Amino acid sequence: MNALPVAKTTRPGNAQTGKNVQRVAAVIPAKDEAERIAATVRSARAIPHVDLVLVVDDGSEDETQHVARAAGAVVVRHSHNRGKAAAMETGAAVVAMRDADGRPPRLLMFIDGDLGDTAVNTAPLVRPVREGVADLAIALLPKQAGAGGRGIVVGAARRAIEAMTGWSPSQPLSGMRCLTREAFEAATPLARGWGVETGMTIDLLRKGYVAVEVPCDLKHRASTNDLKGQIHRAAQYRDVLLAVNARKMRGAVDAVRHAGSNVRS
Ligand SMILES: O=c1ccn([C@@H]2O[C@H](COP(=O)(O)OP(=O)(O)O[C@H]3O[C@H](CO)[C@@H](O)[C@H](O)[C@H]3O)[C@@H](O)[C@H]2O)c(=O)[nH]1
Ligand SMILES: O=C(O)[C@H](O)COP(=O)(O)O
Repeated sequence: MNALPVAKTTRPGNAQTGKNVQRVAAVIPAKDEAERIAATVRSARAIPHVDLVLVVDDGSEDETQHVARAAGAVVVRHSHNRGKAAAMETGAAVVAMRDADGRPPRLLMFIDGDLGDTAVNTAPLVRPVREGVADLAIALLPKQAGAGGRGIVVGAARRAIEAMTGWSPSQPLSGMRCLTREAFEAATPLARGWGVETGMTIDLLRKGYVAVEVPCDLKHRASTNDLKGQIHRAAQYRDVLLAVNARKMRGAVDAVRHAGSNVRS
């Protein structure tokens, strides 16, 4: 990649050697992923620069935590299900505890638990962030076999992001994302549940952080068109709207405050 650095995050220094080497933590939120988590963990361990693979078991009722640990992940667990965004926040907090003083904080690479052997193909997300071309790199997935979506949730998220930031992402819900610690902190508190990606993209772009979409050859368990799939999409739609509305409201409150301070000054 020859693009010039444009990211907002302060870089740890040009010479990425010795203590300045920018390491990466793979954070995997996982709810009932016992079937796929071992392959996902093993594959994530092979991503260049990743030296920590952390699985956040979000209150699974299956063997996810044990399988993940046996595959070589560090595992923490929510005793009850709190949703994907909460699992991401827990994961980032645990990584921060393991970041070493005097070294740049690790980049955070969020990976879904159902990617299996394809998790390693998130590797292209690291480079633009490591090289300061972007603060946030989002995976663009190829068309998934058996996917039953009609683009309703995706379209709503895309239009909201575009209206609020001017950027129209191809895959606004994509959860495979690599970002700097500074950008992650700027995006907290995260929007709840399935609104997390939409909220994060809006918040970061509005604060001047730079996002890119990068094609990655990933395969996940796409949601189907049966009742279970429809219920899942309804929950996604609800969470995306909640995230967007909260941000619209915040924007309106900020505008009123700003107008008030202009009147006073
Ligand atoms: O309560 C939950 C539910 C899910 N997960 C995990 O979150 C990830 C994504 O969940 P999945 O069921 O695979 O959702 P998808 O419908 O495939 O989600 C798509 O859309 C979501 C936003 O709606 C994004 O978060 C995902 O990255 C994107 O793949 C998986 O690792 C899950 O195990 C949790 O940690 N807690
Ligand atoms: O299957 C999907 O891509 C998501 O669940 C979103 O659903 P949608 O295609 O109806 O937007």
